[in-house]
Amino acid sequence: MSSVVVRVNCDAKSFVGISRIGRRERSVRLCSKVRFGSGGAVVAEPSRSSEERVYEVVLKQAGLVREEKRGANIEFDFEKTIEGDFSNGDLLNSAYDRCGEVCAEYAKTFYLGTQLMTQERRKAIWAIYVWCRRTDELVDGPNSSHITPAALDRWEQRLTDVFECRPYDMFDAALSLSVSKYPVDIQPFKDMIEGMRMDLTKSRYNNFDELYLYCYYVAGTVGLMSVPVMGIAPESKASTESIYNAALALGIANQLTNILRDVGEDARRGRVYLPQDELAQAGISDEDIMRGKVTDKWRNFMKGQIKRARMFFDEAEKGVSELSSASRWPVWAALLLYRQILDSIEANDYNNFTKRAYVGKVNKLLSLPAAYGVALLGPKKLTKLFMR
Ligand SMILES: CC(C)=CCC/C(C)=C/CC/C(C)=C/CC/C(C)=C/COP(=O)(O)OP(=O)(O)O
Repeated sequence: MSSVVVRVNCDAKSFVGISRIGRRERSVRLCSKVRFGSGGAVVAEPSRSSEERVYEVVLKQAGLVREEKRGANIEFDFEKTIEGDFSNGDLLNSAYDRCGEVCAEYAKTFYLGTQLMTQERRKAIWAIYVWCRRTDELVDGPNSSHITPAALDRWEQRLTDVFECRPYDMFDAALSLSVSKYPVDIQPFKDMIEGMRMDLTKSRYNNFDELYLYCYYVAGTVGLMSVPVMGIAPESKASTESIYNAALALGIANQLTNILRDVGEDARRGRVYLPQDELAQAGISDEDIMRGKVTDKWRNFMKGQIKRARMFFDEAEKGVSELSSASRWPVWAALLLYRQILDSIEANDYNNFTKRAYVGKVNKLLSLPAAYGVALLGPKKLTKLFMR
């Protein structure tokens, strides 16, 4: 039986100098594996290289949070510098307001949830959201056909400038200020740009390992960027690494779900974000996907893929209750809503070629109080309450 590692339980200190220890030693330390149940056709294991690559970022980010080490710019009056550059502090406020508007437009539920956070956290989350959205738009937006690797290099240089307090525009300025206030590392941001580079050149994924790395780049990174801002509950006894692993898992789960929902749409753009080896094992060819016929082979294949995505959601759930209380609701809401897309694919009898899986208005509305309940009481207490 194969396995997917989505969680690692080990003491970060023992990982100081990860690059100096041997591969075998590392694989012993990367310990807790989530295994797939019997009969599952899917399964593959992210290779050590992908997993370690991601894990190093997790550790670094977790280490920053633990040490409460802040960004590079806190030694001087950053707010004044930015305001000085833009001559007027109101501009910065309107930049944050605009970030909020963009978030409200594209991620309504999440935006609603951010209203519970402190103002400073909320603003930082919006600024991060807008940067991710702009990054994504480079390869997915209206001008995407003109995007070259050189343009992505320039975007990365601009990111470095943001982290070094040389913002280019007001959205950048908002992000500059926010990343100076929270222990956010630049690496997940750089990795997201790397994901966009990958998307420019790659349209097939040989195995789950390659897909996992892609999902980390484009979505797992969001989890890592968010936790330092959302904050960990002071009463939490969980290790910082385990919380980061949960955040990473949520990003991966969301992206896998997104991929499964959009199979038809992506195929029409010539892309297949599914592990080629697993497709071959299931007897499904590229042409089958382009043709878009729902067969029993396809249904079985999809069952396995959905099962895998759900396991990442399960892994993510373990970490939500460890976040600071005001940050739990938006995360639960997003998690419950996104997870339902998988149910909807099932309800569509696995036709993700021509039918778009979505969560209906009623379910959306019901998810909000449900998320609030889980955030308040925790998943176990809430289940007990309803089971009585
Ligand atoms: C679980 C813990 C401890 C923390 C939470 C950490 C967070 C906030 C993780 C969330 C990660 C996240 C939101 C990743 C983005 C994933 C994704 C696939 C977004 C899709 O965005 P769009 O493309 O706008 O989606 P739609 O196509 O559905 O509109």
